Amino acid sequence: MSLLQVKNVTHGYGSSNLFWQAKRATVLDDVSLTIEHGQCLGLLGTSGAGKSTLGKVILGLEKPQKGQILFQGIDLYDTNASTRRHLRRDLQVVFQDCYSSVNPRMTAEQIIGEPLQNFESLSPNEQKRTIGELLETVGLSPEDMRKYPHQFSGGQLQRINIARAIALKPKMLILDEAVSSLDMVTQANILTLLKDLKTIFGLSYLFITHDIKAAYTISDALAVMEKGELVVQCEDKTQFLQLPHPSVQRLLQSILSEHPRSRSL
Ligand SMILES: Nc1ncnc2c1ncn2[C@@H]1O[C@H](COP(=O)(O)OP(=O)(O)OP(=O)(O)O)[C@@H](O)[C@H]1O
Repeated sequence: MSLLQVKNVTHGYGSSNLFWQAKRATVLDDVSLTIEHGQCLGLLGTSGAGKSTLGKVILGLEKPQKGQILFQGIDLYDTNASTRRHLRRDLQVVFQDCYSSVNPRMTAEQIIGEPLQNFESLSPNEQKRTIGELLETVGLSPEDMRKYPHQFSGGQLQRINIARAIALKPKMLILDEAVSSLDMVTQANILTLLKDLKTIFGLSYLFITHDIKAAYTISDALAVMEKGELVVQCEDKTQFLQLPHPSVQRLLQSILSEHPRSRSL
């Protein structure tokens, strides 16, 4: 059984009033995709294509007008609250803006400790030890737990966000432009960390991005969204580059025009 199945999801924002509902613009149009255990699917597309909306629908934050989200075989929107809560701990998220993702008045220990406090019953000592281990796992030091967000660089703070996301040992992370605001070197380091975590913990990722290079680096499979529709889905990223589909060609063209001398990924 696939870890995640998105089945024929259609969604639009706006009023729940039936008259206005009929008028609301479609942001997701009959989108279907699957992610297997341990697989990273890179979801590409230009701004406004509907990628983040799909992420929100998968996370249970935006109920789709039509379709199903099956996570570990269970329909997220058609199950009881306790099963949903149980499933949600296996499905975590890291957003682009590492600063607004954390409370500036909380220490790293409190930030990473939040999901542990909500879902686990650890003693204070066990919790501290777990947080120290998580900090080491993401390449920081246990001493960093006393620091506040403003005492970290953007890359370090994104590592804190990743530590919080993996604290409950989830099965899948939604990475929504998670490296997009970082400089090239930091971006490469975080991508290496994410690849390592995927191998160590057998994690699956939905890697949402407009950056084909980043997507190609980390993903096993690649897909492209355009105007709410999933227009390409390719299980093998090496074959993706050969696809004659115009949206793939446009993505490749965007790299060539950015770096005219670099003709490969
Ligand atoms: N909360 C909202 N209310 C109304 N419209 C929204 C909302 N969130 C997104 N939209 C609209 O839905 C469409 C898809 O947005 P979405 O953020 O999902 O696209 P995206 O592919 O992730 O783009 P980006 O990379 O710019 O975030 C856009 O037209 C956007 O304006």
